[in-house]
Amino acid sequence: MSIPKIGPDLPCGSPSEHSVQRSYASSHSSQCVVGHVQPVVVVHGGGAGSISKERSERVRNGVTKAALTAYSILKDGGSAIDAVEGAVVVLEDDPEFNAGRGSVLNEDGQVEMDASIMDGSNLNSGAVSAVQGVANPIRLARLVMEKTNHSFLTDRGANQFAKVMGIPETPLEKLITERNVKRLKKEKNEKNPCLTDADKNTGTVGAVALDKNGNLAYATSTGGTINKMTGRVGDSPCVGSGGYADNEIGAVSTTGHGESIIKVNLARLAIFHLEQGKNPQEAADAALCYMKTRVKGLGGLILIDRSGEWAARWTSISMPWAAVKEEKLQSQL
Ligand SMILES: NC(=O)C[C@H](N)C(=O)O
Repeated sequence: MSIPKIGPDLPCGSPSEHSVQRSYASSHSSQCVVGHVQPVVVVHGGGAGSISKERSERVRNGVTKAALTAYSILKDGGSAIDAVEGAVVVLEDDPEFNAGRGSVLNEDGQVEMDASIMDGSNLNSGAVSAVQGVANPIRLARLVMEKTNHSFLTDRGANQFAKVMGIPETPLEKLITERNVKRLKKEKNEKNPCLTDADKNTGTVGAVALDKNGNLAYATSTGGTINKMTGRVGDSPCVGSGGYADNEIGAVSTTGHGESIIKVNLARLAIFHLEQGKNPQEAADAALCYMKTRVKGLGGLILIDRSGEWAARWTSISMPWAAVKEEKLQSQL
């Protein structure tokens, strides 16, 4: 089944659009009895422009592999936090996505990565920003959450912490892909480089999961935006913007134009709408519409509520996603 998106030109709140969304959400019911919860995972491969035919299969394979990896962790009794970390590691290792190995390059041709993770059972979170030479920033973010008294490490401190944790340094050449070298060159030659264009700043990855014990978690990881200033930090490592998870409400991971996402705290805004009684699709659309109308920002998000209802919604041209629930895999580019 294909899920309708809010096209960038559709007025937010268009009644016909919303009625389709609601009927999709209500057709997926699940129970929420602790100890008997059906595990659910949703992953995204970033708000994107149109994906070329040549890349489409690789992108679909990437998101489905990540979702299936996370689902098998959940089926084996693994936690939501293990599942979202596992999914994001798969996507960070895949050069098709703007995270880990496929990260876009900053104005100096360097890779600086941001990531965050949150455990909805206790609201603990961990984040890193502008981190270099690390293959899997999401693992480092989790270590910040579990091994320090802090929730966010940046730049030099994050790299030092990676060394202390025994994470081997990954040489820059391993993180830089030919595609991203070309993209940076193109962006630098552009007459009107437009960093606010969400469709150029694509490929961030994220996951949300609900485990058998009713725990929710999110993870988000990115190389940020092409040709960004050195030291620029986006929304992805910022809890409330790049994601949020609370067992009592839901879990969200976002993608899109970071500076817009930060302004509206997109993830927490979607969670707020869930708290107010909207279903996941309505909550996602309300948050994305607010960002679009209020600050002209485009993006997307994946969301699971505490009963396992989920939604994948976007205002960018596309947002590859995959989800598994009740053994059924769904995906869309
Ligand atoms: N593609 C993205 O989602 C980019 C990311 N949100 C950032 O602005 O850093």
